[in-house]
Amino acid sequence: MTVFPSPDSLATTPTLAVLGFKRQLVYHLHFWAFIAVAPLILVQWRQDHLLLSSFLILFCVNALLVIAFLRYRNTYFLRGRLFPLLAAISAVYSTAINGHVGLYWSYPAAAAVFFLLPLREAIASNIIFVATMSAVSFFKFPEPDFWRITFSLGLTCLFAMIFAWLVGRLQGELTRLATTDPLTGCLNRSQLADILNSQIQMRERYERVSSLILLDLDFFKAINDQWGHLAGDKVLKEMTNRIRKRLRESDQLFRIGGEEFMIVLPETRQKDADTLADQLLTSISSRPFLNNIKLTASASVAEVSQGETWSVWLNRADHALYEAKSRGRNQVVNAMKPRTISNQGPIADPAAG
Ligand SMILES: Nc1nc2c(ncn2[C@@H]2O[C@H](COP(=O)(O)OP(=O)(O)OP(=O)(O)O)[C@@H](O)[C@H]2O)c(=O)[nH]1
Repeated sequence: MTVFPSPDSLATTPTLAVLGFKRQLVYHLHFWAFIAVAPLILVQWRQDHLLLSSFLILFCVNALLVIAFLRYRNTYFLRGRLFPLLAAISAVYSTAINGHVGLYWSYPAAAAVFFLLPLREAIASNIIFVATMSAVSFFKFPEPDFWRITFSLGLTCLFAMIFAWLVGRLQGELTRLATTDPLTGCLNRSQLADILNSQIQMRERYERVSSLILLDLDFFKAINDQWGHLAGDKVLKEMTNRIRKRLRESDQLFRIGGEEFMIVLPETRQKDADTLADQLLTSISSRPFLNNIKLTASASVAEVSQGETWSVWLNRADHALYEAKSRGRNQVVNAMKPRTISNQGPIADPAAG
């Protein structure tokens, strides 16, 4: 089920911004389709086209339900499946009984489908729609009209498909740019809360335990000072590649600060995350970067605990990383359990501001 963000608040992440855009699109298409189609119910009723009138009533009821669900529940009623179905049935049937008067409605219906359904589904349903409209036109209109209708409707679908496809690609590209760090290609902080929260939900609902690793290069400032910022950038890129080689597909790598990285490890216990963190530090310290820059890193490991928020989880890892630095760097420190850490004094919740 698609859950859209509330329209009253500004999007706080790129993903929410895209969902907000889709919400507006779905909302406006159903609203204006309702305004356009509702009067036709009466028109067709008066002409004794009761079946067509009934289809149009169903179409309008569906439009109202979609609007109401979006407004009051922030969900997409039946994922918009009824719109193309009812629009296609109404347009085909109306063309069959009313001729050109019905045909004109098939153009906006075909175009709208590309903005309401996923692209593949929209293509499949429009191929069926154009084929059915062609068949009806073949029997209903003279042959030259049949060809004109088939080509013009096909062309409308093609243009709408290209436009919807390009908008979808643009959305994907903008989301990628907004969620990743341009230097290393790692995820940036924009998704951090969402991804940690999803791991917490897995822990709460299914007892699936995740861990996170914080990893920070040691004395990176000295690298910049000695070799220059450009060399520092190359080191960061090479380090990202070394980390990636050790990760699983499901692990997620974030760059959360200049030379600080976070790795989220789904379904991984503290002990296994600790082993991985050790291996990562070895892969950093064992071989020089750019052939002659020697580096070490410090790391911390924290398994998610029952009932903690993402910020407390991250804060525990942060404390442990600080500990690794103060113990002399180039080592892994395991985060303490929440109760142990709270005995040492209150921890500020970064999410609380
Ligand atoms: N080249 C490069 N340097 C960066 C980037 N982002 C942050 N830095 C540098 O990273 C350095 C971080 O310095 P510090 O925070 O003092 O940390 P450190 O020198 O690694 O020391 P410890 O973390 O305490 O071991 C600073 O010199 C930043 O300018 C970046 O994108 N590229």
